[in-house]
Amino acid sequence: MPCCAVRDLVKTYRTGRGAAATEIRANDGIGLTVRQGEIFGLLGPNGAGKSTLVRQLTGLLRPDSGSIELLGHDIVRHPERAARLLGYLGQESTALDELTVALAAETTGRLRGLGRAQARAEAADVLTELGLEPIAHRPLARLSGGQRRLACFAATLVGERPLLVLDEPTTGMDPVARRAVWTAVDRRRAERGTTVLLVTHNVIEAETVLDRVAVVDEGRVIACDTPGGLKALVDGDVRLDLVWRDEAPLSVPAVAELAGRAERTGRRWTVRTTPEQARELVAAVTTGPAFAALDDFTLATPSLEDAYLKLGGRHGGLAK
Ligand SMILES: Nc1ncnc2c1ncn2[C@@H]1O[C@H](COP(=O)(O)OP(=O)(O)OP(=O)(O)O)[C@@H](O)[C@H]1O
Repeated sequence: MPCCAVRDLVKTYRTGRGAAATEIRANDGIGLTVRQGEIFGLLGPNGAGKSTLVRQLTGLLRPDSGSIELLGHDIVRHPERAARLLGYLGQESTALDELTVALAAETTGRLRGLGRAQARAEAADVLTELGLEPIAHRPLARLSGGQRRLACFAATLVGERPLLVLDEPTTGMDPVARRAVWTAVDRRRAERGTTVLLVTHNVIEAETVLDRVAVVDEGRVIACDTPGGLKALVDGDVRLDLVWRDEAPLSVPAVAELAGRAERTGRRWTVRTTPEQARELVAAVTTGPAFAALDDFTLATPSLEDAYLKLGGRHGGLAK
């Protein structure tokens, strides 16, 4: 039995009234299956429909049509069952904001049916695990963004659930906190077979932690595979990044030719091309006036972002 099976899910938002009324089809026939014990990612640009999908999985939002099964339970018919099956970390901070970190974690355990002593003990263990003891007695509302996010993640782990649904869990976190999150996730998977559904548009994170990824764009799953499988779509290509000190030296013919097809982000130019052509380009820009104007360059194998672009994704749609 899969942990989570979604079929033909459609969700339309209606905003405005009368002539100003508009419809946004945020989920346009989404289908996916998440296996037990898997770390499964939803990757896609802003507005792709990822949060809409997970809010339906958690029973907080009712689909227009389609089905959602979590561990054999029909969540469209019984949305109230979702809370017993999954721990959800949404994008917004919670109603627990006025509580201290320790009390927020303990209260979550109590809300999930643990006795007082057990909730307190589990909360204490999770805070230790995530290095939150030094701020355990400070209110969530008075923490930094990254600290609050980590504290909310800690609360999500108390009163263990077989499925964790994490909507951009590491946003705003420093590298130490990020590592603590992924270690905690990995430990639960290894020790308890916990399944994790992770929403992200951070491609670097997605590549390192996920077993499989569904790429979501405009309310649809446009691909679903392992990160390696997705990258095989662009196998053979390489990515050349050039960073200019100031203006690019357009008097150099190779640079002028590149100007038309490079993707530009400030002083950085990115070109996806064959290894042979990349070698010629590197030779052209590492001599003479081009080299004098060059601040840095890198030649890399394809990333998940390259695969996403090949699938028809939009440039700049994913965070780096
Ligand atoms: N409550 C709402 N009312 C109207 N439109 C909404 C509502 N929530 C989301 N939308 C729209 O639905 C689409 C999908 O939004 P959603 O939040 O699911 O995207 P997302 O992939 O989670 O984006 P992000 O990466 O920015 O979190 C967007 O066009 C968004 O503007």
